[in-house]
Amino acid sequence: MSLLPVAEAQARLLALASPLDIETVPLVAAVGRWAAEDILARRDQPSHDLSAMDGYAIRFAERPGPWTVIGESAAGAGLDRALAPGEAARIFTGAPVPEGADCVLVQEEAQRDGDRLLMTGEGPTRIGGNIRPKAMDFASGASLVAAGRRIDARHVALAAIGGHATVPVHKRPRIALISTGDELVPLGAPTPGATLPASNAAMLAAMLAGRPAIVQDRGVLPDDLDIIAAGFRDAARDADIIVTTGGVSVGDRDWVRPALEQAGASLDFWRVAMRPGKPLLAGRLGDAIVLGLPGNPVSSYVTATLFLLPLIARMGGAADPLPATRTVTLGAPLPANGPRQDYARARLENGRAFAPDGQDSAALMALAAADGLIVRPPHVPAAEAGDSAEMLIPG
Ligand SMILES: Nc1nc2c(c(=O)[nH]1)N[C@H]1C(S)=C(S)[C@@H](COP(=O)(O)OP(=O)(O)OC[C@H]3O[C@@H](n4cnc5c(N)ncnc54)[C@H](O)[C@@H]3O)O[C@H]1N2
Ligand code: MOO
Repeated sequence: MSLLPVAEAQARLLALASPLDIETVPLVAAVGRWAAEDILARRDQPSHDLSAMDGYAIRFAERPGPWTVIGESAAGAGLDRALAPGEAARIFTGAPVPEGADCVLVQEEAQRDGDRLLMTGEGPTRIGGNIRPKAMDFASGASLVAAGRRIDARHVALAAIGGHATVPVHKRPRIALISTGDELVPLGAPTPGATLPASNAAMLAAMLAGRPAIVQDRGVLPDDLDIIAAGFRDAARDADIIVTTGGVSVGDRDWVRPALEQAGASLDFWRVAMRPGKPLLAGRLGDAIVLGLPGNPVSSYVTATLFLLPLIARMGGAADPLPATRTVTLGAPLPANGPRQDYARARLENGRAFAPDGQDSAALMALAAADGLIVRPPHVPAAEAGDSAEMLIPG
């Protein structure tokens, strides 16, 4: 089987999935999820012409006064009648502008003596001055948050002021994490011989924290075909996505692919033209999508960034599930690239990107020090300092 280009592999994985069922949740619980439908305004904002300042509602043509102050308009209330010629109303920020007034005189530019009011400063410069007109922000029926948009605090504010307390979103996928490898021990346990802590599942759970996913860590399975196959069958009963790490390469003890076959899964692709992450595998077992990530910790991180997070976004109804890149300027030369798309761990210093030597897919120190990944397509020639490159900055 030849290596699949990254974009093709991503497209094939996303095509295996579709957005999950819709549920309605309180606005704040929707943060980090994607609107399942267009969220339409249920009211005009503002609902009336409102004062933008504390001062007096007046008629522009009557400047500089004098006016007779006949009452007060406070936020949420208003004045009980229209202003007649020569009349003004005390008004506060956010209060409805009374009928008959067409601008607001700020109180710093006014002199008040009992109910008599005079303009002393320059005053409003135009009709409508210091007034926020009705529906200035949006009118009832306007689309506040488009379906497929990721909801953040700004959208919560917008939907809330538009009259919503809840929002429709797609259900969160249930994700089963399975680590494979005889050499792995639980976090914090002694590491006799050449054993090591099973860090990948913790890293993946951390990547999913704060994202719309229900994560279940199913622990470490030994390098045993039957046990891994049984683990797959078991996980497929209640997971939307099964993520394995390790055992997906070509070694005699790499059982993930044969175990999937034994469990009755259909393999969609195996081996992608990327570095790190080449042995990535995707398939389907019953209703679950299976993603086999390579065991090398950096390979696991990069493939989770490029495949697992977009898959979650796709199931969550994201309009644009793939991670964005941005153009950066290289601070140092990079060698010509080979046949695999490269994701070089890189730091940003004074706006320039540096990818140090030592890009080993087991080197977590370099990953942890990086600001992002410089993406280099297959076969690009050597690059100089000052050249542009695309960089993926995980969010
Ligand atoms: N002859 C070939 N050998 C390898 C190839 C190849 O094409 N031909 N591909 C290499 C590439 S690229 C990668 S990436 C690795 C991935 O192999 P596996 O996915 O089978 O991973 P393992 O062999 O099980 O483990 C690799 C490495 O990572 C450590 N590991 C595994 N799981 C964890 C975990 N949960 N937490 C922390 N560390 C973990 C494991 O101990 C190994 O050191 O294959 C190359 N080989
Ligand atoms: O491609 Mo592997 O992912 O070298 O590390």
